[in-house]
Amino acid sequence: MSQPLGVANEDAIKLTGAERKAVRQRSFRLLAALALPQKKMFALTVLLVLVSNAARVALPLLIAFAIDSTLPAVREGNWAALGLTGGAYILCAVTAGVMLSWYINAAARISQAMLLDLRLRVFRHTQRLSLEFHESYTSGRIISRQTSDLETLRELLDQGVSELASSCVFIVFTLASIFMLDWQSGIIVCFAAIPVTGLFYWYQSRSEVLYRESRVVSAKVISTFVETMTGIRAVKAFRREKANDQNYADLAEQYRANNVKSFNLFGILQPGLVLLGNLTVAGLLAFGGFRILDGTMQVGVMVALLLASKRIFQPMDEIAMFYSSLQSATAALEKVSGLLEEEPTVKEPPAPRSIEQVRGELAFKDAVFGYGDGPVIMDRFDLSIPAGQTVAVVGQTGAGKSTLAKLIARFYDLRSGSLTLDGVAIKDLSNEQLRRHVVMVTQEAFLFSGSVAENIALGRPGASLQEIQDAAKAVGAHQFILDLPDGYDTDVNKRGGRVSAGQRQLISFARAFLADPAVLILDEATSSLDIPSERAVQHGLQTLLGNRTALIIAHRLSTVQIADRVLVVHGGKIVEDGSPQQLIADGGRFAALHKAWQDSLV
Ligand SMILES: Nc1ncnc2c1ncn2[C@@H]1O[C@H](COP(=O)(O)OP(=O)(O)OP(=O)(O)O)[C@@H](O)[C@H]1O
Repeated sequence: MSQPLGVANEDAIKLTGAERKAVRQRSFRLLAALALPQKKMFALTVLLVLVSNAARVALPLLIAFAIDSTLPAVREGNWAALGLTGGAYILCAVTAGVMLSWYINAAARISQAMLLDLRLRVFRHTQRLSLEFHESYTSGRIISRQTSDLETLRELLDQGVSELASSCVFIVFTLASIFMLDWQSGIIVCFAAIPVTGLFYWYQSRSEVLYRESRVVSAKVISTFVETMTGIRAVKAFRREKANDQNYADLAEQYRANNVKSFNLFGILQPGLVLLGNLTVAGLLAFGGFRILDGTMQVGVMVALLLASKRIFQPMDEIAMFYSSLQSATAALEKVSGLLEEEPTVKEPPAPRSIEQVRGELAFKDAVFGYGDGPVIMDRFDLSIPAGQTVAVVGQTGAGKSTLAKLIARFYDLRSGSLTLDGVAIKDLSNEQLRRHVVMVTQEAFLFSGSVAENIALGRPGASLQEIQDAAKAVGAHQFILDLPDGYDTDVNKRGGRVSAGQRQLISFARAFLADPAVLILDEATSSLDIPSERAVQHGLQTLLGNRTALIIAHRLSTVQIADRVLVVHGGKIVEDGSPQQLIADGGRFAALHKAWQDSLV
């Protein structure tokens, strides 16, 4: 099998033959995987649709029988046949109605179950994908996959499928009834299938590209909206409103124009089918008229034929609608299946190793790393951190400090060389072990919506309130939490809106303290805190560090001072390594940085 495309060609509107085939196949595989668990329900709906339509199709046949056979019998005083035919008519009508209602119910269950399955798959899968993927695939796009694309599929599954199945069965049955009434008229109706197929083919080839474009543009509209609103502070700070308005208006206009084109296309398909239907009925009428004059066809048969042939074209409307939703849903399925085809780049080992008692010794040996296919950021990197050491990493922006931290947290894997924890390669540890022993506290100190207590408990799910409070006390967060409106039950709202930056950091320290990892990685916030907050955070930090191994990307002099060791990183290499005092005495880069810091404090 060729390399999966994933989301690589997501923005392409015209695909090559091979790409189109691959994309179709993966969409079909996904649909089949979603449908498989519903096979029993499918069998039931097929049965219901068959019975309901057989009953519906029997109605014109009963009318023909009543006119041509039972009415002459009534003239001779025999009412029984008419009574029986009337009873059969009522029975068929009731059966058709009841079965149709059951069928609609069963079809809705199938479509809702498939959608639920797909929704959960998309969520779980995107969450599982590595950071590398999320850094290039914007959240706006994921939102568009999860909302607009799934919505398009919902429309198809909700209405489309039930109507299609019912319509197709109805057409087949009606056609069979026409053949039963008069085979020559049946052949005339079959001939009408040729231009109908041609029309559908014409519609499909044009709408496929349009609907694909619609998905691409719709994703852009959504991601532009999401990006603008997520970055609303920057938008306001840089007065981007006007430029954004224009950009959004252009995309929205593109979306509108695309939708109009799709409607126009459908506006040809639907009347085209009606026209073909009317021409067929006219053909049958002319043919039947001559046959009646000849005496080779009875009037009752002619009436039934006209009824049936008009009805055979009725579901064409629904089929056309279905076809349009199918085209739209296929384009959506192409995108969703592409997302689901992506594989995490950082994989859990098939046979994970575990460490009995983690000490927290870290070692890089001959490590080579670069992001994706990009340039090498770390070349043959060596570093050994003994258990329990506090290491401050400093260096100018872009030096590779965060990269070092992210590698230890295994957000990325090395290209070559090794990174070990207590002698075991971290890529051989299970995710669960790694997350328990290595915890990263990021700069943004992200708080999820929920209470303060819940946010701290993320460090160790299932922790008691006492343990949560002890952790908060240890890092000096207890008092301010008690001062919040509902104490530990205060809802931190979106991104911790109700707490200050320093408080947010303290909450994230409490979370890490509760997690009690052997290795702590801390990307210290650059935002300058006021002196009391800075003191509180420093104090919290010192307790948090305790005697675990810690790697701190230090932005504050005060933090560097509490470190046992300082690493100066430059161009992905360690250029200075020693205790803070030693490096100051050596008079290198760190000494210069230290001097600049000290001067800035004066
Ligand atoms: N996700 C990424 N994809 C590609 N390149 C990246 C990515 N993240 C960082 N880089 C590149 O890797 C190099 C090191 O970046 P890194 O973020 O580690 O620097 P840093 O020292 O932490 O900088 P800062 O102090 O500004 O955060 C830079 O050249 C940067 O452009």
